[in-house]
Amino acid sequence: MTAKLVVGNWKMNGSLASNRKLVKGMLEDRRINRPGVALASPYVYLLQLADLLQLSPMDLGAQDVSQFGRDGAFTGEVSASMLANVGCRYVLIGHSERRQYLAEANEVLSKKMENALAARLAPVLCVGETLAQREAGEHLDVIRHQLDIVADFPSEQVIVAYEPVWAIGTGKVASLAQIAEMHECIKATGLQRQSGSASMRVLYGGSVKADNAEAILSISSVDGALVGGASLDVDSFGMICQAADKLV
Ligand SMILES: O=C[C@H](O)COP(=O)(O)O
Repeated sequence: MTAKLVVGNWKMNGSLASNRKLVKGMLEDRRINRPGVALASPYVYLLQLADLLQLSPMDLGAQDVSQFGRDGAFTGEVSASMLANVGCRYVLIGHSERRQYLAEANEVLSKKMENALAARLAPVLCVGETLAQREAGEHLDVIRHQLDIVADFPSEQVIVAYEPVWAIGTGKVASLAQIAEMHECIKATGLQRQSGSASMRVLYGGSVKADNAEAILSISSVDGALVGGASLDVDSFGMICQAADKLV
């Protein structure tokens, strides 16, 4: 069985001092300091983390990437090649918070996916429905629409993170049945639309914690976890990483 990937998304959190303390704790924790674990920090801390992780098998990730595919007059943007240059392996694309606050949609996200793959980064396309869409029974159609852009890319190169918006930061984790249904929908949609011999890897995100990680990661269609709040605490993140490692 392929190892379950665990990505810690720090979101807009951190400082040089607190990052040093947090990453030092992670490096000293054998549950975390191993292959198959990645940290996605704000852009400004990527070089610091690259330095702190230089002797570690942990990977570096970014939380976004520019839609523009070449360097130049794009003030404030960060290109995929720049992320690769500082040592990123993964890049989150289309996180629901960016869809909500910055109106990111498929056209721009497809460009970001293309740029990430061109720079040999592994894109993690975030998809998920709102509570209103779920209550209206629209959740499967919403996800299928968000997955329209994966048709352009081979399944082996794309990772998807299913993150029900109503479970992010709320403590209201999706039920195991809901997670299984959505992951199977995502994998089936990918197989219908993509080239490639295998289905996409699909991570779950949305209030993954130490006390629910093993049950969630035990679902066969869950290939890992995208962890927000709990990735800012060494022991919580360590428990999640340990749960993922046990299931290999
Ligand atoms: O990227 C992470 C997801 O937004 C989940 O965040 P959370 O674990 O704080 O609910």
